[in-house]
Amino acid sequence: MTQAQNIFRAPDAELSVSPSAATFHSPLSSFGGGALPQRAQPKQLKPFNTQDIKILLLENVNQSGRDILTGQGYQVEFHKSSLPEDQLIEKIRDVHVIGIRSKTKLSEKVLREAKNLLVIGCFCIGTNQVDLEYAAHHGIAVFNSPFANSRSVAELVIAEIIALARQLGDRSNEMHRGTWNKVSNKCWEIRGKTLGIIGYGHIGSQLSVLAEAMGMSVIYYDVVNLMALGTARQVPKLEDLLREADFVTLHVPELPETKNMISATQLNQMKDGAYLINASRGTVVDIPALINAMRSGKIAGAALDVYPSEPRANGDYFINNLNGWEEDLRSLNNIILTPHIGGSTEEAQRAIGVEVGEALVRYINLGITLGSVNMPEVNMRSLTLEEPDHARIIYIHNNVPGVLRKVNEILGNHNVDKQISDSKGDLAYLMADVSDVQTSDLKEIQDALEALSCK
Ligand SMILES: NC(=O)c1ccc[n+]([C@@H]2O[C@H](COP(=O)([O-])OP(=O)(O)OC[C@H]3O[C@@H](n4cnc5c(N)ncnc54)[C@H](O)[C@@H]3O)[C@@H](O)[C@H]2O)c1
Ligand SMILES: O=C(O)CC[C@@H](O)C(=O)O
Repeated sequence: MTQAQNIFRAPDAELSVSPSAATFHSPLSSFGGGALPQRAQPKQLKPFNTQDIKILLLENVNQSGRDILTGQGYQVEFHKSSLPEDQLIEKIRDVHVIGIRSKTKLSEKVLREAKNLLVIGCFCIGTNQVDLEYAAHHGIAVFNSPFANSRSVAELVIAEIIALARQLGDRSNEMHRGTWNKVSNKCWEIRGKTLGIIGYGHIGSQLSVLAEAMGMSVIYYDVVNLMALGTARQVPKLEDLLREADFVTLHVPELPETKNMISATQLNQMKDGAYLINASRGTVVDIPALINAMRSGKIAGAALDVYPSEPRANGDYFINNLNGWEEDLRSLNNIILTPHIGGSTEEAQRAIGVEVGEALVRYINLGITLGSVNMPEVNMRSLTLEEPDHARIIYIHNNVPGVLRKVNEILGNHNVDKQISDSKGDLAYLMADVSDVQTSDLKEIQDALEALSCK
């Protein structure tokens, strides 16, 4: 093996060693923050073949992401849907990288089996489907795309506000069944109505701008004090928003605090004849309570894009044995039910594929954690192909006093050209570029670092 530059990661055994402790990587020559070169680097410069990296892509990850990963020479196995847990466990044992969307649950039980896993790419916004804490403490970085589909969700919600106000779903269904039913009773313009946004983050704030452009007044509730866009107004309490809004829309993450945040009490606090929209996560709305509120006429209409349990694949799966109340939901008037398509546009999926695909390549090839949701963010100008006998060393360890001194005693036999370290809670991430290292030295360094963690 001709050695130019190498990277290796040696996660601390106290954090449970990442299986890839001995993986060597060859960096690309660009600075990590910019666009990635699409071409693979010359093979002879790599202490391992890029073809050694095995990637499992589930849930129909967009072609743009697949192209970036295959362009690097990695082995990519692609599946259109998510996998049942037993099959997932079987496959995850063998791969270095997994790419998922919202359906694949990477719980501790699954991740415990992922002995070779280096990194998880969530080709979506939400990361609630991954046990982030467990992943971090086992040296597995997680990346997502924080806002590439925000606009798509905001546009869907605008469409739903009008569709609910005009009972478009019902009229269209009637026409499909051959029934002409021309009514104006309880059909409204949205101009002058109040939209209440719960969660004023990427999606909520984008929606705020669009809704104002349609002539709506916007109020919002968020646990954080956030700058209002346009003439929107933050309200101090959820109850204030519920009492004032004609349309209530949810854009909060799935958290213990947001579970059933709209239940019978909150539905009662809403205006008579108000509308509810949920395109955040299914656990945020107590659906049986919503069914009751719609049956009583308290709530005039609802749009749901997300559900506590969602099918793994496309097909006729929206039936009672999934959640238990599907039939009741489907029998209601003026309810729009969509299969978690808020972010499902060509534009959003392409952008997510590129963003997450590039983040994965940067991490695999350079150890750069910029944008990671569970690791300290570390970036350093990468080694160039003109620098022979250099190595990049990544050491993920517990953030306890004295580790850096011990690491540097080990690296001190070589020339440490650059070094950076950062921490996030009890986790720390060290990146060091050392020169004057031969392949045999790397093995020695790796063994010494691993021995460190055994203490
Ligand atoms: N339907 C879809 O296809 C789709 C697409 C993208 C995102 N989502 C979901 O939408 C959620 C929101 O996305 P985003 O990009 O706007 O997220 P974001 O993180 O930018 O914004 C979320 C906001 O919610 C606020 N918040 C958190 N807890 C809260 C609470 N208890 N009460 C009030 N506010 C609270 C946060 O402070 C933040 O401002 C995501 O977490 C994801 O689950 C769904
Ligand atoms: O594409 C998906 O499966 C998830 C979409 C959305 O909920 C997200 O979190 O980005």
